[in-house]
Amino acid sequence: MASQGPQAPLEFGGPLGAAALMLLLPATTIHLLLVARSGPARLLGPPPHLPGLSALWSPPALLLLLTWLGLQAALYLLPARKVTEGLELKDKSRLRYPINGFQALVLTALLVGLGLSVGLPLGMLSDMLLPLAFTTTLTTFIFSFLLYMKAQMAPPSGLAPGGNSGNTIYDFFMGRELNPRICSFDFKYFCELRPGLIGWVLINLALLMQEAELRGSPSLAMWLVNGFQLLYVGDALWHEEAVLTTMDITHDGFGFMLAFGDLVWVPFTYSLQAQFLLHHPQPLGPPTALVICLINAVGYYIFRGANSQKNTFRKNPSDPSVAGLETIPTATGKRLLVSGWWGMVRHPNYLGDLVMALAWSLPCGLSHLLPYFYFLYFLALLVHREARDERQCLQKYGRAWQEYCQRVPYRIIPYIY
Ligand SMILES: NC(=O)C1=CN([C@@H]2O[C@H](COP(=O)(O)OP(=O)(O)OC[C@H]3O[C@@H](n4cnc5c(N)ncnc54)[C@H](OP(=O)(O)O)[C@@H]3O)[C@@H](O)[C@H]2O)C=CC1
Ligand SMILES: CC(C)CCC[C@@H](C)[C@H]1CC=C2C3=C(CC[C@@]21C)[C@@]1(C)CC[C@H](O)C(C)(C)[C@@H]1CC3
Repeated sequence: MASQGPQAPLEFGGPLGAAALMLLLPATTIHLLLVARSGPARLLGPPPHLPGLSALWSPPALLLLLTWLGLQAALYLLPARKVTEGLELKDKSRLRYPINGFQALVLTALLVGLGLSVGLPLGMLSDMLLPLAFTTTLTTFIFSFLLYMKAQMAPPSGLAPGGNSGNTIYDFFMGRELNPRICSFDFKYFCELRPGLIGWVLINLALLMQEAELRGSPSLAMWLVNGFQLLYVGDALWHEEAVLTTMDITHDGFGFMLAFGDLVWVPFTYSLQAQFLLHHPQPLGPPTALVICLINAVGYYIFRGANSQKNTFRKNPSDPSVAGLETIPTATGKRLLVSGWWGMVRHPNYLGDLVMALAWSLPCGLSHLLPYFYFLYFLALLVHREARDERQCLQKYGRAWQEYCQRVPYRIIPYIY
């Protein structure tokens, strides 16, 4: 039996907050899917109708979901161009991870292309989003329960610091085990980057094809949203190794929050702009499109520059591209960057990500708030995430972190926040 981990402060309002989120997040997903296809598309208004069970539950949706998860799991198990080690764990060991996410994306694209050439009706996927999201949510509850049970057998060193409070609801939500695995199959790493992220671009593509079927050709706005988000997903899979140093992999347990986030929230709500555009076509001229492309390019430049600079520095501080940067030594032996991107604000990568989020919504025009949902949610997520990270860094680096905060006073947006 696993023993309780060290007591960490409860997040998200403790058990009550966790219980509320487990109801609220699935309800919000269904609400967004319903509202996006409704005429008024009002983010804050009531949904046009409440769907009955027959609209939510469909065996073909379950079959499609299981086929998709099976395909992505098979692609994960294919030989990888590289196998890399994660950060050192509490018991001083390191786990090994296959780096073949981009390969999975390309192979999925080839399979979908092959399917389309023999008449696969991909556009029909856009009509199945509601039952698919509902089925995936139910599957996620079952999956999280199995993860919770599996954690009972994990050694204490395999437990996450935050998900072992002793309260069942809270721990189910946060996730007890840090890296649940069966043999070499790592469930958290798999879910973080494969079925949800690749599923997101596939849903976008289905919406684009459905728009082409309805209106003769996809709109410029739909092309932009598809292009920007494909770039984001392609980038994440190309730099797959970098995910191993994110808070989700190194700190958070794998429970309902991440499982739902990865498998339901990402594909079904991150594709909201494309869903909105299918039902509410927006005129977009080439000059405006060009400005929006520039905004996305600036956001991507900051996001990629900041993430790559930190990853290179953490992997090899004497790499010529980062060796000249100013740093602060810490008691742990690690150093903190105080010049370059990380001297501008304390989370330059969040800033770039937010600028991109804005560029993804702008093709949908300014008439509705709904397509800006991602930007608003993401702003809240990153402000909360930034506060969590600051707490952890203060604990890790103490005075060195305080000095960093003095020298780089702004968190995400220069001179504002
Ligand atoms: N699209 C989406 O839904 C989401 C996207 N993201 C994106 O994921 C990416 C990763 O984000 P996230 O995992 O939150 O955190 P970060 O990549 O920002 O990593 C934070 C860690 O970086 C290290 N660090 C902080 N400051 C410095 C410094 N000055 N010098 C060197 N190292 C430093 C610290 O770890 P240590 O010192 O231990 O290395 C800190 O814990 C971001 O680009 C974010 O925008 C995140 C969440 C959701
Ligand atoms: C459901 C809740 C409201 C919150 C769930 C949060 C999750 C959706 C996000 C937590 C961290 C994420 C990351 C990415 C996707 C969203 C989640 C899972 C990420 C894979 C997106 C692509 C980026 O390039 C990245 C840096 C690899 C991201 C890592 C964090």
